[in-house]
Amino acid sequence: MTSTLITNIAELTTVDPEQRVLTDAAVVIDGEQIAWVGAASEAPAADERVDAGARAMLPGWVDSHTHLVFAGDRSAEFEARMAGQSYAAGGISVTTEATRDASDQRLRDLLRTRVAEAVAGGTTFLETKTGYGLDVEEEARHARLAADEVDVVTFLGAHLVPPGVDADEYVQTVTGPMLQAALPYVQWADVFCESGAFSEEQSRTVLQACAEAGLGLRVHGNQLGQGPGVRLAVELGAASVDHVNHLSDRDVELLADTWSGWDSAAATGSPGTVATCLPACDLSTRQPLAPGRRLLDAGVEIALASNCNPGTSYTSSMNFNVGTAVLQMHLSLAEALRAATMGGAVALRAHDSVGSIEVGKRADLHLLNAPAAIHLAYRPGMPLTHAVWREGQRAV
Ligand SMILES: N=CN[C@@H](CCC(=O)O)C(=O)O
Ligand SMILES: [Zn+2]
Repeated sequence: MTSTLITNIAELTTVDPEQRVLTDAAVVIDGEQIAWVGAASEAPAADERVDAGARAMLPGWVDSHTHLVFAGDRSAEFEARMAGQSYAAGGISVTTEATRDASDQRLRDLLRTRVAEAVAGGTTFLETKTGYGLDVEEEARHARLAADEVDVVTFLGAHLVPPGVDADEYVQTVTGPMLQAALPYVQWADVFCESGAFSEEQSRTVLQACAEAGLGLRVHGNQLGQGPGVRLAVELGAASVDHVNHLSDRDVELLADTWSGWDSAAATGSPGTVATCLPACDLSTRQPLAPGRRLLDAGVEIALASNCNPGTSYTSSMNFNVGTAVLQMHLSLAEALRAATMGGAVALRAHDSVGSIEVGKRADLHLLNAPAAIHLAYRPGMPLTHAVWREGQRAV
């Protein structure tokens, strides 16, 4: 196994239990893992040596919410929205039509391109969902293709009731043959619990069936208005509830209560329901930005994710989401960095292996073309990803 010393790191944000930000630092990678972290002057020798050029290093982004298995785009829908139309769940079926027409090879190529784009922007651990198939065969096909390309796959058969199909019959399909067909390829289940998609009762039925099948749970909730999503996620012990744009005080309290057995700094104990904020999506749908500041102040662990999909957020740029969280959601830089690394890792229950720069963790590293990470917000939109290591391999 080859070891690599990366030295001359101007600023190293570790997201470790002490939340250390080291200056003039170094990291040693051994195979796929981080073997050493500390002052450059004390670094051990290694087989290879990389000069970071006095740049800033962070853990690779953990993008815990994407929908990358799709064909076509919805730029006309987006343009109409910018002219004043509202977002509605029904647009999902436009993507379903385009995706059903795409061959395996075409979808695989699209997926690989999207994963490569995400990695080129500093993402090193990636979740993606099914949800544009909406029949048994297609949902299973999307799950199978996704499982080959990303770290974690979520079954989202309950994304939309396909036009012309009876909702109760569709829920039976999702909880029966569709779930069984997707099961070999997925670790998580999700449901779009929103008006125009699935009701509280339908969502509960889907999530309970998926939990019984051994899947972890997540929920798309409270995106377009106040609703039952957060309540349901907490009731069923979901690992995350995503979107969270419209929250009552009670929703925030319910989420906060799930974190009573958790040591946030150390990322140990019993994790609760992460509130995943999706700022690029909020801007693209003209929804109020998720109240990340309010959630953090209440003691809720939050994640920042890209929600890359053709309907509401056609970007996988975590740099953009982090910059926006600082500029517009009033998160400190440290809070935003944590939410986009450890926060996503906790949402995916992968925090023992990714989300921070610590000895023994996966060597997922993001070197910025800047001397300090605050440049992500200070220089928004600039190409700030200089180099990326994913599982110890130089990816960018
Ligand atoms: N909100 C539900 N699902 C996706 C959007 C799907 C679409 O409109 O294509 C989301 O997370 O925003
Ligand atoms: Zn989504």
